[in-house]
Amino acid sequence: MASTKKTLQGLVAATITPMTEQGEVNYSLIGQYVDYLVNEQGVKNVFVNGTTGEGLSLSVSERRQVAEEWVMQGKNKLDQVVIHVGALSLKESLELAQHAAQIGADGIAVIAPFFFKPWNKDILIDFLKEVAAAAHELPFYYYHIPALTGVKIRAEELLDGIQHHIPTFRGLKFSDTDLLDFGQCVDQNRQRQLAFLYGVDEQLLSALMMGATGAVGSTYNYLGKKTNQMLEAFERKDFSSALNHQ
Ligand SMILES: CC(=O)N[C@@H]([C@@H](O)[C@H](O)[C@H](O)CO)[C@@H](O)CC(=O)C(=O)O
Repeated sequence: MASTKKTLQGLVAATITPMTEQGEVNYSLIGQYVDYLVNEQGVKNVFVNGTTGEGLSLSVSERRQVAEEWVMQGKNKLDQVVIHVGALSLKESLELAQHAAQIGADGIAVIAPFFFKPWNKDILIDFLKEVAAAAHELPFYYYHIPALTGVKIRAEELLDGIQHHIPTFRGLKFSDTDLLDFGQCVDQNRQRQLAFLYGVDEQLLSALMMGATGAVGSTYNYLGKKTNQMLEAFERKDFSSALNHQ
């Protein structure tokens, strides 16, 4: 059973992976990083080992250790730690998903495989559902980033009936400028209490208009406070002020 934890919403920082000058992961900075996000930026959710964190350029062992450090350092400080476990190898994805569950992460996310690409929705779902099942106690998010994966299957098409195949499906991280596709995803899944997390920070305000429930992005590492002001302005329908913050 996927955790009944509250829906992922608000700002989620797509974390960078701190490195030493010698090119090794600097795990020792992650504790300070957590405090900085919470205290200086007002951001209490993180998306680890994604694009910004260069997860796909790290070894599996580094990815595991980075994930462990975020979960451990974020305990009682962060609301949610979501680990990106996408990989070209299904086996690696399964390993990372199981590991995320073991260490007590709050969710996993997966991008489409991007070298041997799924050429239709069913093939993509077959990949995603195996990974989701490897961490069946965790909420599962699909990470849609077609400009980088080259997988152009529309998110709206993918979401149609997805919970039938992936009962732990809890939402979408949508890193694309196609707001028609995004809006259709929101519109067609209104009853399902899913998270619709937008990933093009520069046009978040437009995505909020289309029904985004939150955002995952790199800029929330340093513009979290400012973007939270935009979310607050949007919430109170002060669109002119929201636009100023965008
Ligand atoms: C292509 C890319 O890196 N997009 C970023 C955005 O936050 C992006 O950096 C921002 O909109 C600035 O261009 C995120 O969508 C990626 C992300 O959330 C991640 O690191 O997984």
